[in-house]
Amino acid sequence: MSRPSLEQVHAAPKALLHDHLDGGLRASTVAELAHSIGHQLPAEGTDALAAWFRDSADSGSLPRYLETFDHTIAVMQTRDGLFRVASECAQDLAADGVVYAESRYAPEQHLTGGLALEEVVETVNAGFRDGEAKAAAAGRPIRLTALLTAMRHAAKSTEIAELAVRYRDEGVGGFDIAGAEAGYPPTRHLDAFEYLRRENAHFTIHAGEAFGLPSIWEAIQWCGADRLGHGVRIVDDVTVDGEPFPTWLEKHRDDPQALTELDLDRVGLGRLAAYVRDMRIPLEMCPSSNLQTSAALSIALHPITLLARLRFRVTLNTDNRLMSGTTASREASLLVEEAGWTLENLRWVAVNAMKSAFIPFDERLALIEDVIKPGYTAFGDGVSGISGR
Ligand SMILES: O=c1[nH]cnc2c1ncn2[C@H]1C[C@H](O)[C@@H](CO)O1
Ligand SMILES: [Zn+2]
Repeated sequence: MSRPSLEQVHAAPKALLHDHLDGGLRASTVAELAHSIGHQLPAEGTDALAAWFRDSADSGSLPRYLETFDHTIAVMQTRDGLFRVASECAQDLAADGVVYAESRYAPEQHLTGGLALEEVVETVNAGFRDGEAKAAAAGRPIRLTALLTAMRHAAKSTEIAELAVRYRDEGVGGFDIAGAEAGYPPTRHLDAFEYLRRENAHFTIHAGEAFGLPSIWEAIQWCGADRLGHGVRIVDDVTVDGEPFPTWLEKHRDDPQALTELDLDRVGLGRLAAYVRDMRIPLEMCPSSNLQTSAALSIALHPITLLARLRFRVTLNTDNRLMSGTTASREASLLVEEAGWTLENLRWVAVNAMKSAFIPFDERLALIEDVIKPGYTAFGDGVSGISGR
């Protein structure tokens, strides 16, 4: 099968599990909202502002990448700001061919304008419903689910977990922790995770992005995470001919075909990597974001291609569309152009995402059978691609 065109990638139904609401604003909206509240921005004009977010996030370190959020969070402190950002998020994703998305944000970061946590959640939900209605009217239906994040350096995780449970029948699918990873292990928030498990609630944990295997191990074996945010450093527990994968990759950093051509019989999995694959723990992978924080070398050599070939439960996500200057279609196109991905691979990650989503099983199945599969069938059969085992 020939390489899918940009138009096909754009038209193909896509599903996102990892997209930050406060990392996906339109630059023009940041500028307008900042002007209306008198917030000083680091750049003037929409293009310059978009470039500032991208360049500043290109820092090579997660903590510095996260500093850029000060300016998006600043304009999301009022009902008007939150509603507009949430509505536009739904509309922008839908226009890009996303049919299902879980959008996350940290309610505790939106209180400086005097809103209560509940008001933040209800306003964002109202914005999502407005955006969904507008997208449907425009002929691009989408379903949005909110995930409530607690910041890992702060001490509000149990309160936010309770909030997620309180709103679980009103548009909130689950819980997450985010923020700087090194120095803030997930077990710091064990109380919140134990509470969520007792409540039969869902949660994901940012782990294995800026810190390696101990973070992933704690997230899964101590905290009981349903999914891993990024999880890219699970490859630290993978070997090639007995050599650690990162060392092997470093030696092949000038060979863009290294991952697509690697003979899988040479690859070994350690206990943790085998557990993640065997238990079908979903990996919410975000290639462009990982390049900006130095969690990966390049798109061609991003571990997502090896993990997909090994049939881990891989999903493809955007993380922060504004900071990475990206979209779901762009992430997919990059893998098509630079790592040999095909429509078959894109269908597979979309189905994986729906299998792993935090909405009820019957609703996930309906989206797979009624929306995603027919959307790819329209392109014809015989799709092949990076091959697995
Ligand atoms: O990739 C990320 N890793 C850790 N934290 C992140 C990442 N992207 C965004 N965040 C943080 C910054 C946001 O303010 C917060 C809630 O969306 O989550
Ligand atoms: Zn993230």
